[in-house]
Amino acid sequence: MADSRTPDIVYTIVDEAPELASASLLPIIRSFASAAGVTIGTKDISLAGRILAAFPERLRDDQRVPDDLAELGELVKTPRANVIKLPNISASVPQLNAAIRELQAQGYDVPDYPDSPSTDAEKDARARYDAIKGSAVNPVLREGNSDRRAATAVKKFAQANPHRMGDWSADSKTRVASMSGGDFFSNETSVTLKDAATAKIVLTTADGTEHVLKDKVAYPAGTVVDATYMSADALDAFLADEIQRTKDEGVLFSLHLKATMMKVSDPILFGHAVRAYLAPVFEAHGDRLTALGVNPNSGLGDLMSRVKDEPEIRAAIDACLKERPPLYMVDSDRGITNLHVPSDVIIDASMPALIRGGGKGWGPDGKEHDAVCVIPDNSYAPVYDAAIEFFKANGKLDPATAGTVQNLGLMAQKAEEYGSHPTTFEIPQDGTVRMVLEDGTVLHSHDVKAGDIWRSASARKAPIEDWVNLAIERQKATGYRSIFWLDENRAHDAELIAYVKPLLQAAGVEDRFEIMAPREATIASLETITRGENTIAITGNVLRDYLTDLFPILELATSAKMLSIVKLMQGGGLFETGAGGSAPKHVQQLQSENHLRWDSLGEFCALGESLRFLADQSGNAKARVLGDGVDAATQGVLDNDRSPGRKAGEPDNRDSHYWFARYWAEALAAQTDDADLAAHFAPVATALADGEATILEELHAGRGQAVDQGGYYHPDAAKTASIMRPSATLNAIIG
Ligand SMILES: NC(=O)C1=CN([C@@H]2O[C@H](COP(=O)(O)OP(=O)(O)OC[C@H]3O[C@@H](n4cnc5c(N)ncnc54)[C@H](OP(=O)(O)O)[C@@H]3O)[C@@H](O)[C@H]2O)C=CC1
Ligand SMILES: O=C(O)CCC(=O)C(=O)O
Ligand SMILES: [Mg+2]
Repeated sequence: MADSRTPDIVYTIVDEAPELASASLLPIIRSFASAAGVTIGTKDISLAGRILAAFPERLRDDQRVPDDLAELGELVKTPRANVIKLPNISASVPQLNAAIRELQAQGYDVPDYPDSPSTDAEKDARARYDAIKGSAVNPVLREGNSDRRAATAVKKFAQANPHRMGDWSADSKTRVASMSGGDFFSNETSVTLKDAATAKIVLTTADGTEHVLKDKVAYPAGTVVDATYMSADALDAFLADEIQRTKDEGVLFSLHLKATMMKVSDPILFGHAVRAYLAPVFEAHGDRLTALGVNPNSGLGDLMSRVKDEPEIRAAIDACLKERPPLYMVDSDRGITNLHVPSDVIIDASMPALIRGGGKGWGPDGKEHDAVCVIPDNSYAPVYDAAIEFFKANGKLDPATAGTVQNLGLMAQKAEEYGSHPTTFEIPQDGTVRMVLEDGTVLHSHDVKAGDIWRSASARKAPIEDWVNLAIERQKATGYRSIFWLDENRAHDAELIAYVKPLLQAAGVEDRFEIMAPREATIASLETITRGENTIAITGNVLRDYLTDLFPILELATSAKMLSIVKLMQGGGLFETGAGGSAPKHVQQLQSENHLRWDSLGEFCALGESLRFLADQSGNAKARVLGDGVDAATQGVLDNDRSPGRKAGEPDNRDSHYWFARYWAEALAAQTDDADLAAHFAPVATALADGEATILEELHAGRGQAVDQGGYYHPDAAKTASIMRPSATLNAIIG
């Protein structure tokens, strides 16, 4: 439930592992903050919360919840915003269906997700669910550009305690496969609008009929507007070819997309791959599969559940899986393949995990193998291709000596591809798509065929300027090698370069920056950090996402430990907790063995920043003392190795929160800036130290056994609290 008055800091209620962690950590934060008069409110941006908020008229009064995401979306446009944002699920259709089923079983009368809506009621439900689907939270809250880097203490810890990296061998067969043409990259056109304008997107078919795909798309002056398309024929030919080549090379076949953030285009690309891999099955049984409601975009998992009573089709699938190259597995123990669920392989996390592992993926035999990594579009695939070739040539990175790659990402106001969903279309008939302004100017024109995916993306002037200024600021603060990852031969990037160069010149700093295409920038950055030096990658939105997993996973083993600051353009602050996601595998482990390996370091880093931001915002000096105490506690967790272990039997997330609370209390008791806070926390620190043995024993009771939260997407709060807060002694001290 949302708090009734505006709190100093808003902490988000989310899903999966981070929400489990919050059940333990948030009471500690609230208790400590209250000593400084700092209030912490919550807003529910979980998948289940967003579904319930979308259908108030179907729910009983006591079941209704406010639209917290909409409220937060307004808050971030104000200078008083101070939000700690944890990762939430960006749902694929199979996840959305599972969440809906769970809520229905709990007695909430939310409608089914209509696969093929025909009635008005179904079309309405579909429109509401489509707004919830995919990455529907982050774009709403990110009213600022992104500054992600490892805090100095975190980077130093990683260098002193290097994680294990898989070995790369020069003859590894692992490679990236991308299209040689016909993709978004090669078809892109881009213009910068001189004046504010409104556009419509029209498909003209062979008989001259005009179909308006979208009307009244408004842009302010200075917006960079791109358009491009992916040819379905070229994609299918490429996939068929790569499946055969992978088979010949004797390695795993894997597909890496971002079906969550690219929620319109990438599920379609995923569906093409499912269809291509199972081509013999679709050829022989296509009509029956259609009759069973199979949609390849939902993946092999959904398909298998629909053909469970069709032995002939199941046999054809088994034969196909034997005949085709072995699939890269998400979970080989449970038979979950790369093509099962579109949200199971998310490129930003999946490619770095494979690269960190020496180019290996898990096969159906439960063993590691080299893999072909299919990334159809060429816009950003060269980053992974270059990284893989770099490690084949030079061997793995050494985290003990490697420098760091920080990131400044153009993200505000739905910048670039991640904001392109309302203007992305699967083309229904052959024809020409034109983007036309009100005065008749044709901005873009592409000849397309049925099945092609056409999209327009845009980036506004104010966010672009803010991003360049942030880059100038960070370069000045660090002196690091600073590279704009922009390709002068790519249409969109050329328009951005036309912004960047004059801004750098006007500031007299053009000699401090380089501009390089993604492939060259990857190589230059890897060379730089291999020498132990640091660099700032100044990138667009997609590379922001990709690089803030890639480099942290290589340097720190995880992107969860990143500092992730969004300086909101209206003056507020959004503090994201790391750069990683909601770690579904961690929930499975908690449920089966009551061990939560989630590391809350990202929450700790965000909390420290948020408290200091509050001090600047409100003049509450105690908030700064609290924030500095958080940093000392974070340092304590690192220095004393109090982060969670991976395996049941080792200390977990709950243990790490006990230590965090203790180090925080000790730091507050020891500081001399605020005597009241020191006096308040001295007995808390003593009680936490005296209670150590009892608290740890209570925290460990029941570890190793299965636990039930009473739900996955909409768990029971009391059950979750009893699992995550099992120490009566700790709870009493926290109060
Ligand atoms: N900001 C946001 O809101 C984001 C949301 N997401 C969402 O998260 C979900 C999962 O995405 P996925 O691509 O699997 O990526 P995740 O980052 O959630 O998971 C990949 C792996 O990273 C490791 N990891 C991530 N966070 C932590 C942590 N705090 N402590 C320890 N290890 C961690 C885990 O490795 P191991 O299993 O080896 O322990 C995990 O399995 C999706 O629904 C996605 O949409 C994804 C990214 C950002
Ligand atoms: O919004 C999402 O789905 C994921 C966001 C993400 O991966 C990121 O910002 O790093
Ligand atoms: Mg990401």
